Amino acid sequence: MMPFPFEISATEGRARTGVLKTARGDIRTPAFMPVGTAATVKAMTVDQVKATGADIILGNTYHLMLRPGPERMERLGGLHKFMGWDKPILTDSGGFQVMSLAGISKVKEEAVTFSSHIDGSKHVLTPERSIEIQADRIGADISMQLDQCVSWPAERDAAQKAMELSIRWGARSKARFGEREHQALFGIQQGSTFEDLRRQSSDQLQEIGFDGYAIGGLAVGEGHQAMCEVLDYAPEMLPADRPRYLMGVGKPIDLVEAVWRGVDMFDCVLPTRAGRHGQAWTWDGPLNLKNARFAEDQNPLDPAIDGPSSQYSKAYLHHLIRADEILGKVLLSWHNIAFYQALTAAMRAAISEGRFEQFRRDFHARHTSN
Ligand SMILES: CNc1nc2cc(C(N)=O)ccc2[nH]1
Repeated sequence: MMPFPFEISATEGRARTGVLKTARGDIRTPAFMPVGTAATVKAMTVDQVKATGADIILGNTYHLMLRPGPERMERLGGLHKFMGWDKPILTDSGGFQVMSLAGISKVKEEAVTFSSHIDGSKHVLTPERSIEIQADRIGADISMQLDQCVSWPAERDAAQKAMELSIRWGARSKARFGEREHQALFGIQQGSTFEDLRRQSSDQLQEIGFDGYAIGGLAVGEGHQAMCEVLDYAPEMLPADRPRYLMGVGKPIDLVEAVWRGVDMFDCVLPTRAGRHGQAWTWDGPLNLKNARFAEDQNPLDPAIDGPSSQYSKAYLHHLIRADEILGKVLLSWHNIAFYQALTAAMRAAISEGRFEQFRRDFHARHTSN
């Protein structure tokens, strides 16, 4: 029995809007998950994250298993209690960050071994250990299978081997997870840019059976166009009645184009990471507030975005970022997360009202003009 009902309330072409009902609350889709890497959405309190309208956040297993550590996290009551976030949390498996952040790492059939980027300590991550950490120690509402994501561009042989290993690890992840009433497990489609490999991956994931399905292996340097070419076929290889989650994506224009092609859930560090460095997203496109042109601009960033940044001038935000003030990082992180939530809310409304095609055209015209 599926633990989390997914109710699609409207569709327009391949786009869908609905609700994923979890034990800790409803997730309105299309949904953007702010990234809370080390038990915090950087520079924001949980109340500020809630105020943006976020229904769910992402936690990174790689970071949390190194610090504070899985067993300590459990002794402290799990991640929700630890950080004071009582809504849903999705955790990734740790696999992607082992490959992108850790020191020397080795991928074998049995496990991934790596050394911590913090103190060089040695660690082993198996599909079973990843599920134990996510579901039993951290207490994630949604856990991700352990998989292997190849970098781009990938040789077909390497992509096939990684996709096949990810299927075997998916089966092991599912076996360890078992059947749970109040937690869910998502599988991850791999296959790089090879349509037949993604088809094989999707078919074999469905034979194993998951509560939701992620599209992995993208946002690894292929660029917007190549990503859209994969999304022209990849989402619809996955079950229509379960959530489809595109990992690590992306810029606002990426979200619009992926929703157009049938994706329901997203996560990306961009709004918070770029925010800390002065980039702000608005309905009229991105602005870099370090730019001298804002030094005396008394207008607010984007009056349409609800949040503290609309009470301050661009000149003040420019000053804060130039001075590397903490408040500048806080205000722009908050603004950008609020913008991503406003974007997904606007897409949900547009799909519900049958005007998403027009929304997409208007967004391109307005957002990519400058
Ligand atoms: C930031 N780009 C990104 N691509 C990703 C791919 C995966 C994956 N498991 O294939 C996970 C996280 C990812 N983040």
